Amino acid sequence: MSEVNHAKIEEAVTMILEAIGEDPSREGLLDTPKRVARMYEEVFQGISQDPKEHFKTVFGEDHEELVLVKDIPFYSMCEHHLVPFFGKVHIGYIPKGGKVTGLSKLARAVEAVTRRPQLQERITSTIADSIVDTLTPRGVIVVIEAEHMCMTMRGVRKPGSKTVTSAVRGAFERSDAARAEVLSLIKE
Ligand SMILES: Nc1nc2c(ncn2[C@@H]2O[C@H](COP(=O)(O)OP(=O)(O)OP(=O)(O)O)[C@@H](O)[C@H]2O)c(=O)[nH]1
Ligand SMILES: [Zn+2]
Repeated sequence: MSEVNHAKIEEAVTMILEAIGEDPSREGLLDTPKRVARMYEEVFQGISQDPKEHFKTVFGEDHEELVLVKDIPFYSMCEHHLVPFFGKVHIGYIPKGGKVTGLSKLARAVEAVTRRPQLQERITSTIADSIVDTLTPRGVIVVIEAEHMCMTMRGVRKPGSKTVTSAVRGAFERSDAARAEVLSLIKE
């Protein structure tokens, strides 16, 4: 279950509030350290999870054509600033040897990989590699579109800018047509 040390987070949040010149004992902030600890437990629950676990659910279905689950929403925390980045994940794969996983398992793997301090590139490649390792499909393509709050509310301050990353494995590496099919389906 939870590996999160609530007492330590509460102590740290109290110290941060003091350090920014706030008064942690004023009414509105009294329960804030506890709330932040509960929030971190929730948003970082992926740290203790292995995305591959979800792909153990396999149906012996003889479908060797594209399966695409698009627009899976995600929220993660950038590991440089610990502020959110969020957007959509699109996952396509071409099964081989009857190894088809449950559609919801793709979204569960997204949760496991995003609910931790992360980089968008690492989320993209970890999802692709987890599918390759467990389902050994003909090909996998993962595309992520995200907005990074460390680029919008602070720093360079470029609201509306989007970062798009992709990871392609197997058939999608070799075939322009296979990639183009997925990219056009994502845009629809
Ligand atoms: N490649 C990559 N970079 C990211 C991601 N999330 C945040 N970053 C970047 O991480 C970089 C950290 O840069 P630093 O120069 O160490 O930190 P900083 O001084 O706060 O940088 P600025 O954001 O430019 O103010 C920034 O350019 C962020 O935009 C991500 O998912 N992938
Ligand atoms: Zn950042």
